[in-house]
Amino acid sequence: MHVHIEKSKLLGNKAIQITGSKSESNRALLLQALFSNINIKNLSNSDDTSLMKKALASNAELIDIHHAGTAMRFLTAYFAVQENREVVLTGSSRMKERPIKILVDALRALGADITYLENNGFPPLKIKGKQLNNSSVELKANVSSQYISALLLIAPVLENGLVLELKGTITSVPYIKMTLSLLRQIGVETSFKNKVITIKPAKHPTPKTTIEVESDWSSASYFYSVIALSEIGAELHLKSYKTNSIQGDAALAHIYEEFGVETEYTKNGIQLRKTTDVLERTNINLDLSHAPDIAQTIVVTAFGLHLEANLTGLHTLKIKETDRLLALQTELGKLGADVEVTENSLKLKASKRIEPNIAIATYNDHRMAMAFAPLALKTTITIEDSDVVSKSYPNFWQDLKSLGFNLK
Ligand SMILES: O=C(O)C1=C[C@@H](OP(=O)(O)O)[C@@H](O)[C@H](O)C1
Ligand SMILES: C=C(OP(=O)(O)O)C(=O)O
Repeated sequence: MHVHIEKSKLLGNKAIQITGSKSESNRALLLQALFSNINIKNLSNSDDTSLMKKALASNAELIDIHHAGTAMRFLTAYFAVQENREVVLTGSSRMKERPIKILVDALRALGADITYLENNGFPPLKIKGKQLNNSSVELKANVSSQYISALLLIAPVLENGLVLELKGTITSVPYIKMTLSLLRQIGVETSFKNKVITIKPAKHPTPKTTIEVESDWSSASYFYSVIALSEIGAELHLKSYKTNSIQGDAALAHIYEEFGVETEYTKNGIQLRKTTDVLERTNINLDLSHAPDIAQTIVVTAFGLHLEANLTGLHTLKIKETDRLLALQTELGKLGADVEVTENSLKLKASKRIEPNIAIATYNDHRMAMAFAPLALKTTITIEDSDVVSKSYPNFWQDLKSLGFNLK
């Protein structure tokens, strides 16, 4: 299915309820499976969270988590500690290209029994659950923080807890801190000092805890882009956001000031307001190693506003749902942009115009579809395979339509 969007205009002051954070939801589900005394509120309705929930409830020998990276990594650790259970964990063809060796090596060092069924270092995996007897391990921290979060999530049920020594530059740090914060919420003792993370064992943490999932900040980025690409005075309310977020992508509130968008925290959310026009000679210079998921949104916003952008810290983008650096270069190129990419950076030159009536390919990547859609405020555009959005945000197109986007 493709979505064709005629050049659109934002309707007056509106409100949207975005689904719960998929990162928080998938952590909360895993913790709930380990410690049954956990309630979850505002769980994400994303495919990745449904897949995680289904996998945790299943007794099957073969579990397929499709494109869900967090589910693949977190469940590898989870099944490694499920004694007397043997599972084959697999995913989509893209998942079979997303590396998992660093996590598997660390789990093996702790005592896990995991074998590769196709290519060394990649899913599918055969996991024979057992008690893990070691309690300290080191791992490379510059490839994906999901390996680290996976280990931290199972750490409280290890006999002696876990001491994790992180090597090299640590990437996507806020996601590690999110995991630690959720562990602390359920009463687990944690510390993170000088690249060493310590988790104390806790067989039965607190009597009863409710984890209230905040709405998804990465999904909010598309509406930041909508407001940035609108005229001064444009406003939008996003519900269920808080000032003390545990999601790193809450950095959007600060980042989008550069695009003339102001964020006001209200009682139950955020009010976005376009307050200033951005001068075309503005350069957007950002290191996104702590917020990789909003890179696509930011580049497209900058392009829509005819700005130059220099983004660094993008080394993880090549191993996500698609090679996001290549996908951005190709699709922005169709719209007339001049984009240079390296292994870890992207440079967008300021462009004078936006080519109309272009069909944007999405490469099985939800964020390609959602990042490009706001450009319909500037020109007519088609988004191919638009149902990819369900990976994180199934209601995206309905919500966009409710704002006045002219979807066909
Ligand atoms: O732990 C998480 O919930 C996530 C961590 C990040 O991955 P990396 O650490 O691989 O960059 C992020 O891109 C992903 O969408 C979600
Ligand atoms: C990278 C992402 O997800 P995952 O790694 O969990 O597949 C994402 O949602 O942008």
